[in-house]
Amino acid sequence: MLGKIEHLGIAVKDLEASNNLYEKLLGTASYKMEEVKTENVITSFFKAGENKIELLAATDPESAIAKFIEKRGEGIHHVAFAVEDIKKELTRLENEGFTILNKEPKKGADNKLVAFLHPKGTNGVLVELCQEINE
Ligand SMILES: CC[C@H](C(=O)O)C(=O)SCCNC(=O)CCNC(=O)[C@H](O)C(C)(C)COP(=O)(O)OP(=O)(O)OC[C@H]1O[C@@H](n2cnc3c(N)ncnc32)[C@H](O)[C@@H]1OP(=O)(O)O
Ligand SMILES: [Co+2]
Repeated sequence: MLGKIEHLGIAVKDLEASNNLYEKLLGTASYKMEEVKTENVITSFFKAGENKIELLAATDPESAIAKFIEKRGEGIHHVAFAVEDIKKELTRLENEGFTILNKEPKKGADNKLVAFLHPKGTNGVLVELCQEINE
């Protein structure tokens, strides 16, 4: 089953400007910025109480974030859920009829293994699954 909301992904055009904006909004600075080359994104993470906000900026026009912003503008891009066993969850979700975008979990930001479900099968919400990578 899916656990807590691990983070809310927000697509932004200008990461520096959005870092400043979210620092003002949340009252705390980004605790980590990390490039994920496989996704052509740079991420910036903020803590908001128990929750995490992930700002994402594209590093390439082919990035999912660039395409999203081009089509829909800046805004909430995805909701990420924590899972204990991502492979087991992907099998469960596939059996439930959800469309898995990457059947093989991939390395995401913030020390996670991640996978995505197609938003067409989740009422228009891009869902990400995140499993903590234990060293
Ligand atoms: C992994 C690093 C980091 C982390 O947390 O660790 C990240 O979170 S990286 C986040 C960026 N990476 C991804 O989003 C990977 C998964 N995304 C995809 O594979 C694509 O973006 C996909 C398939 C969701 C959309 O692909 P594309 O934009 O090429 O297709 P369309 O534009 O034709 O979209 C199809 C359909 O889906 C709607 N759509 C697209 N993006 C979203 C979204 N974020 N939320 C909701 N809906 C979305 C789009 O509007 C189209 O619908 P339609 O009604 O046909 O307009
Ligand atoms: Co994410």
